[in-house]
Amino acid sequence: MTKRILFTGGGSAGHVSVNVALIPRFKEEGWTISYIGSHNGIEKDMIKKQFPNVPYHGISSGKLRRYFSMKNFTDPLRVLTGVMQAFRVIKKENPDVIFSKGGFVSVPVMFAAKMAKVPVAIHESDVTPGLANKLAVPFATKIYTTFKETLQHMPADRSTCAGAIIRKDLFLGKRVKGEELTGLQPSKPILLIMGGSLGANAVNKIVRDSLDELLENFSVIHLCGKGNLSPDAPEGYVQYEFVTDELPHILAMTDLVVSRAGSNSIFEFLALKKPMLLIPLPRESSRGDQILNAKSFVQQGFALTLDEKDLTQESFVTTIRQLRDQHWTMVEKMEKAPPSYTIDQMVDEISGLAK
Ligand SMILES: CC(=O)N[C@H]1[C@@H](OP(=O)(O)OP(=O)(O)OC[C@H]2O[C@@H](n3ccc(=O)[nH]c3=O)[C@H](O)[C@@H]2O)O[C@H](CO)[C@@H](O)[C@@H]1O
Repeated sequence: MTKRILFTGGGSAGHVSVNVALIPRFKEEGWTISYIGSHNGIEKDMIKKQFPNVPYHGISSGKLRRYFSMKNFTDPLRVLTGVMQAFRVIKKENPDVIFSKGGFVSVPVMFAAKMAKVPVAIHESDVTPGLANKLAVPFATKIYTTFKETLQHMPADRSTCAGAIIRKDLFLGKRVKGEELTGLQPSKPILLIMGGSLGANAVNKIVRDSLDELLENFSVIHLCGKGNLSPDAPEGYVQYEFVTDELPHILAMTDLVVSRAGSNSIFEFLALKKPMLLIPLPRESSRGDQILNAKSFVQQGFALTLDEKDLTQESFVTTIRQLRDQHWTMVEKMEKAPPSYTIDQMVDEISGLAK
């Protein structure tokens, strides 16, 4: 009989990309795969586009808001509805194991998995666990982390540091294909700007304010997030809202990166040896996880960082110059970084948990 796995995770691409990395390998091994996500989150587009044959089940879910909203009162009801919907999906799909990448949509799935007695593996990408994964830990059979530091927040007997799980195609990019796609010539180094999967207004603004100076020394590729394209596009500046199949080729031609400090992104840059300037999401609009991610990378010599509150045109351009000067030292350090689990190792681990 074929084995069955159900994936969940969503809300932002960071809560989907590990699933996207693992699904093709489970497919090759002949597993039957299904996915639970939200009705309208980014996970729906990503999974339906990349895996049209994987059944996608949308459920209701809540959200943790750091601001007042009437929805804060109705969300518990939505989570309860989500638990019932997830339970029905689990009964129908009958998975031998569930893999959760976190995000709010995964919370009802965790409760339902416990009720249905299905083993669950979860993966936490950030130094400190997000609320969804904190709630999921008591229900998890096994917990995998990206950062070693995270293990101190997790139950020792069920947790392992697996590192970042990176999709294989990111290593298969071709510089010439990137040049074809972007129309940029190799005459200047390429600076890639990535404001996280949803874009980042503060990063977008400083890049556009500093564009004249940046373009003197670099060609700039800007992944700016949905709805954030600028009508001004001088020569040497190429913008995309969000890229999928193009990303490996864009990364292959990239010399330096400016990015938020989302865990998946920064580990992808590390794996591809791209020195990075990180501008973490500030504590006012997050739990501060990106600040810790960035700190860890700076300590290991893989990155420079700038706080959003210190972001001026001058500090931005000066730090990018420093990054360019430290390029080779950083690449050397990145070459000595401890390896993460391969996709095959991770698939073996999860398979071993199946009932
Ligand atoms: C605002 C927010 O809540 N951010 C969190 C979210 O970040 P976010 O969703 O931005 O996640 P990450 O930076 O971890 O990952 C983004 C993923 O999107 C991909 N990508 C990005 C741009 C693009 O055009 N195409 C594309 O494919 C990247 O290659 C990467 O795989 O999850 C991360 C992992 O839990 C956290 O560390 C972040 O704090």
